[in-house]
Order: sequence, then structure tokens, then C-alpha cells
Amino acid sequence: MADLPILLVEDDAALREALVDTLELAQYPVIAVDSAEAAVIALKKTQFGLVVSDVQMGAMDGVALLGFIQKQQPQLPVLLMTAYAAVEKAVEAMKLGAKDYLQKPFSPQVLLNQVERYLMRAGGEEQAVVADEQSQALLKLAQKVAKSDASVMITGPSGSGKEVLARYLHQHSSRNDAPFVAINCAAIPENMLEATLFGYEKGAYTGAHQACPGKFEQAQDGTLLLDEVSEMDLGLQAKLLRVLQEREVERLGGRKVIPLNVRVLATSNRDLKQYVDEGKFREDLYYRLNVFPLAWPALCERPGDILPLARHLLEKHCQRSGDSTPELSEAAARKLLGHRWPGNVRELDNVVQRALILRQGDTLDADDIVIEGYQAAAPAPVSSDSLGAGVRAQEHQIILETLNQCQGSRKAVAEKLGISSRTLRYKLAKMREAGIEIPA
Ligand SMILES: Nc1ncnc2c1ncn2[C@@H]1O[C@H](COP(=O)(O)OP(=O)(O)OP(=O)(O)O)[C@@H](O)[C@H]1O
Repeated sequence: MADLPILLVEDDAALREALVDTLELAQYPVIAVDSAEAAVIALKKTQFGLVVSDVQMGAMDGVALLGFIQKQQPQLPVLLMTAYAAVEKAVEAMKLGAKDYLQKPFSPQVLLNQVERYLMRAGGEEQAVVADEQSQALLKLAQKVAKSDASVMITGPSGSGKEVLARYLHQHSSRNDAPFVAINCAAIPENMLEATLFGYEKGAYTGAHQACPGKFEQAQDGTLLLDEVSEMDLGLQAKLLRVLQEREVERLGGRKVIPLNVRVLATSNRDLKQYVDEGKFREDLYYRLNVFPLAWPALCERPGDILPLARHLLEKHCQRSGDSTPELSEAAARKLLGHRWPGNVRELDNVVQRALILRQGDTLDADDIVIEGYQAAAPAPVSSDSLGAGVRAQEHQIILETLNQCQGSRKAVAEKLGISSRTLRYKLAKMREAGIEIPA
């Protein structure tokens, strides 16, 4: 499993160099920057597995950077480094979500131990990308639910990311060292589903040449995801209910009862309550699985996710192929934001893969974005500044980047963006209200 790079943020050049050496000697890929502002820009370009940042820095400090990361990529772990005098600040930062802090001076081994502990691995953890306020709220809720052992029912339209959320729940639960096992109840023929779920002994049926544990047993101590659970027939639903109630399973053709310690998650893209009313899904099973419901909205209802997801998917595919990740031109971004995405994130993924085939350089243009049956998004709700959430998120990014380019000079930023200083002040105030840290 490949390591995602570490983003090192340290303004002291000598220390930065020493830390890079330590990390590179231990074979960790690392990108080092000298300010939190530069880190914000790097975070937009590259997918990192960990941020190691100094606390005391120029205009934007490590705590402000942590706030930015918590908003944009709450799953990305952050380690802070602090001088003895600033320990209080680091403790406060831990309350805000930092994983840990390293008190300077520390030995290389202390750093390496912490990195090994918190670094996210590419492909090991399916990153749940969320940027829209709605999705961030859902992920925060999921973080809380993950800690409990409750059954969770994840609903949402096809391709919205239900399985990603299920994996996220597992990864953030105390079961994350044990297996995560998923079974797609719609994809397995009805007559095979029971044996696949509960396992079978040798000779249980014609063709059962050797004993085989079922998915429940494979998920022992971990999490079992019943994907598309609504597609299970009523007979099997009754058997499933019994296993969940008794917390034990018997293989087909077996006599031994196997005690289970498995957390069960389920997904459905149907209106399950309606299925219950129509007699297609057992009510008792519905309540057992639906202890905590989580619902992913369709992608068009959380437009702030579209561009971060597109960039994440570009990065993911380019990392796999070993190519450099292209940027999205403004026109390409506008085109992505303008579509309704009836196929949700899966459709976006297809469009991204198509664009990578068509790419001609380091920038993807509108022509590279080929969307079958382009469906214009419904006009964004008219808000105070008449911008939809996705466009607004883009605007925030542009303002932050320009602020950084202009070393914080409001006057220069307003001139560069072609807006009045008053409009810029208004926009910055709105960004602050939305919890975005603005470099002084
Ligand atoms: N928030 C997200 N962050 C990163 N990738 C995502 C996210 N949401 C969806 N994806 C990607 O989009 C694709 C579809 O997601 P997923 O399989 O989880 O959807 P689903 O709702 O379970 O679909 P279905 O109902 O068809 O089973 C996957 O490739 C997944 O990696």
C-alpha cells in the first residue's frame, strides 16, 4: 500500500531541512513548505496522508491551518509541533481536532513513531471527500455514530457514495483493525446469497466440495456491510433477522453454532419504509437495521462537493497511472458545476476518466469534459450574493489564493480581482462568518 505524501509546514529553514531528511531517510514521501499560506495552496493541488505543522508561524499560524483543514478535509490527520512555551496552544489545537503534538526539541524516532501511527495510506483508506456544508455535517455525524456499535442504514441515490460512507464508519470505529466485509445483496443470485452470507459445510449442497465460512464469519470482530439490502427475498430476510437477534450463525449443513461479534451496516437506494408498507421488506428487520439512519443527498444537492471530488478523482486516477495530475481550467470547472449529475459521483468519476484520456497537457479544458446527455443544473437558489454554494466555494478559493499571491494586501487583491475594496471587505466578512480563516 503506497504512502500518501506528508505535508511538512515549518518556517525555520534549518529545522525544515532536518525534518525532511529524517522523513525521507525513513522512505516517507514529503513535500515541505515554509508557511501555512503555502500549505493551503499545496493542499489544493495534492492529496496528502498527513500534515505535520509548526504552530508559531507568520500571518496564518498552525492552529488557523488546522481550522482550514478541518473545514476542507476533516479526515486528514494533523500533527502539530510546538515550542515548550506554546504547549497550551497545542493543547487547545487538539481540542479542535489535531491528532497530537510534538514538543520541540524531539528526537527523529518520536517523529517517525507519530507519523507511522497517523499517516493515511493510499488505497488503504477510501478517502471520503466532503467540502459542501451539508456533506461536512453528515461526516461529522458519521464520526460520532462510528464510535457506537449501532447498526446504521445508509440511504441515498445510486452512486452517491454510500459504500464510501460505510467504509468511513468502519475506519473510524474501534473495529478498524478487524476486517470490513461487504456483500452486494443485489449482485449475488438469490439461491447463492444464503450460503454466501452464512457459509456452508462440505456436502451441504451439490457442488459444496469443501466447507466455507460465510461473510458473517469473515467479518468477525469487524464490520459487515449489506449493500442493497432491500433486494433480499423475504425468506432470507427472516433468517438474517434471526442471526442479528441471536448474534450467532450456523453454516448451511452444519450443526455448530458460531457466536458472532459483528457490526452490521446496510445500504439501500430505495425508499425502504415504502418497501415495508408494500410488504416487500420485513418491518422488524427494518427497525433492527435502521437504528441510526444516515442519508447521502444526490450530488446536485451538495454542489460544493463537485469540484473537490473531481480533483480527488483526477488525483486518484493519475496516481494509479503514474501521470501528473492536471488542473481544471475555469471553463472546465464551470461545465462540471453546470450539470445535474443524475448518476451522482459514479457519473462524475466516468467523466473524469474520460477527460484524462482526452487530456493534452497539464490543464483540462471544457472540451475535455464530455458529459453524455448534459443536463443543466437547476438554477442555484438565489442567496444574498446570488451565487450557488459550489460557485461560492470556488470564489473563496480564488480569494484565498490571491490573498496569498499579494502577501495579504487587500488593495492589491481587489485590483487583481477587479472588484472594489468595499466588495472585497464584504466578501471577506462573509467568509469569516462561514468559519474560513483569513490570513491577516
Ligand atoms: N465522498 C466521496 N469521496 C470520494 N469518493 C467518492 C465519494 N463518494 C463517492 N465516491 C466514489 O464514487 C463511486 C461511487 O461511490 P459508491 O460505490 O460508494 O456509491 P453507492 O452509493 O454505494 O452506489 P450504489 O448505490 O450504486 O451501490 C466510487 O468509485 C467511490 O469511490
